[in-house]
Amino acid sequence: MQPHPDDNAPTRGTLLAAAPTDPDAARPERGASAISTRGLVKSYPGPDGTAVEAVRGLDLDVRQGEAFAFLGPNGAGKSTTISLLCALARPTAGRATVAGADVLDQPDRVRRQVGMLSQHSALDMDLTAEQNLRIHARLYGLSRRHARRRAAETLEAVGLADRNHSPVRTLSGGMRRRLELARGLLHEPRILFLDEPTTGLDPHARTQVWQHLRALRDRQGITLFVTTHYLGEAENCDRLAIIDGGRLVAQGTPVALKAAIGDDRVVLRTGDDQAAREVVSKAAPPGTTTTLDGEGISLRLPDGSSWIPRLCGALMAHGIPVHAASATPPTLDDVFFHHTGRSIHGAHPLPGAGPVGPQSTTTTSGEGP
Ligand SMILES: Nc1ncnc2c1ncn2[C@@H]1O[C@H](COP(=O)(O)OP(=O)(O)OP(=O)(O)O)[C@@H](O)[C@H]1O
Repeated sequence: MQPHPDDNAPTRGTLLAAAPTDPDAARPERGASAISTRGLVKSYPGPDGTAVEAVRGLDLDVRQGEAFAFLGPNGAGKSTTISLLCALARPTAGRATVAGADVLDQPDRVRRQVGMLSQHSALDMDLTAEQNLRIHARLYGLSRRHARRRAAETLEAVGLADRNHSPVRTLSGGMRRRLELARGLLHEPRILFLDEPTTGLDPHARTQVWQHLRALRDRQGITLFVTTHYLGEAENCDRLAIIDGGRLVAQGTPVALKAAIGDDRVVLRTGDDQAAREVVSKAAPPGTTTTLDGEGISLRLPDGSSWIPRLCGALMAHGIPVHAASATPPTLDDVFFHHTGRSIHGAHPLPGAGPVGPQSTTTTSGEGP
């Protein structure tokens, strides 16, 4: 890791510090500020002399010991933000403090406090798990003894102690990801940045990666700053932020962000959705918007499940068969849609991959007369 990488090419490799520990740094209190940005801006030179504003005036606050999810569509500015916060790229404007150090004035100190797990693997497939870690630790300044000790400790922390002598090519995808996590932990960072740490893994491997991440947070108070396309994972974080077009459009706990959306989403599939829409519009409270799409008729109502019998009754009274009816409390996808105008799944098609977290849906179905 070079201390001053090319500003216009954010480094996506795993970040390790030039020195294993920061003598200036006392262990921070859980709940103290881990990341704080004000008006953070990053512009890149674009085509024909224009500028690409990847990050536009970000005000972000993350507390020590939090698991913080950072969501956004492709090209929203997530990786650029991580590069700025890891002092791998210089902000065009604004300030950012990471683990108590200023990214502009104290970039080396920032780099000593953060670890990074990028989207791209840089493991040597022919070396063993332990050799990978020891070489990496030695490359970045740990003594031989310290490197051996940290390799053993971090392998233990990610549940790979029994695979220490296995060549990387013999490890599963999930194990390799955990090995990369171990590598990001070698220098005992306070804050771990993880850029899509579970993309491409099967649900079991994703769950395992998260078990180890949570253990790191719970036992060592490490702050986790995670980009993910899996809303079930974001759901399990303490707080999350949504970035779109370089701007922060929402920030809060999953519960608060969903509560801010308000009403449940009621969806009805009938034998004649066009006619049913008129009936439903009349039966619903005045001013309720109904939409008709491939899913059927949908509308937002408070306590949606209590409305289903009433709406179905009205439809059946008009001789319209009801094939299915569901009421769903606001989901993080609704939150994402509300703030970005698109579904995260549409933004990131993930064939065959579902979220790890629970989905809460009430469904009633039945045939009409
Ligand atoms: N080195 C660069 N030079 C010019 N433009 C860049 C550079 N890096 C990123 N960008 C642009 O900045 C914007 C934000 O990119 P960034 O990679 O931060 O988004 P992202 O949210 O991480 O996307 P993804 O989810 O696809 O990884 C995009 O328009 C991208 O094309």
